[in-house]
Amino acid sequence: MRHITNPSRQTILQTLHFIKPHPQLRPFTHTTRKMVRIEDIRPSEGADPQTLLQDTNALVEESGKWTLCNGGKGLERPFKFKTFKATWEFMTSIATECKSQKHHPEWSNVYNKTHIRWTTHAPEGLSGKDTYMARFCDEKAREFKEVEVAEGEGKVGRDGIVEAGGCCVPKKANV
Ligand SMILES: C[C@H](O)[C@H](O)[C@H]1CNC2=NC(N)=NC(=O)C2=N1
Repeated sequence: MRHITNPSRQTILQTLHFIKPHPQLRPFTHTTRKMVRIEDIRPSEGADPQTLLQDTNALVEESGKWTLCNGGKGLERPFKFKTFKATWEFMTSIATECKSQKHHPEWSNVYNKTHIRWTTHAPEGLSGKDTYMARFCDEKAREFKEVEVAEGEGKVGRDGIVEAGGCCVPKKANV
């Protein structure tokens, strides 16, 4: 009898490479992959994990723009506006709500981009204030007419500051 061995990891990956999913099934696969599970989040003490999971999923899946960070203790996303003034005014409107909520963001700004992260410092973890403020940011961003952040744009550098992009490159060469 022929000895049957388990296929190697490489063989499995090569086989999977040739199995192309039916085009109509692709969006489905995508949605499943992004879904946040209870073990992905690190609730702050006193937060209700189920409510937190539902609200986080609404931000990560439905809005599609927020991502979990800090090992499930935070939510972050980049924002972009037409001008520096619009960006600053958006940030001011967030700061006003922060005063009422007694909750502050971890954020940076360069020209027309701001990167916002919500996490609770004490007790450390993800809390209802973070999901509330993330949703608040989405609403305000719509009000201040946010513009699309292109793929690969709006990342945070090693210095913790949102990348500048080509903000100060002259549009026309001075001749
Ligand atoms: C006393 C005051 O409410 C606390 O220091 C608040 C202020 N803002 C805060 N903001 C954030 N992100 N985390 C906190 O734990 C926190 N604590």
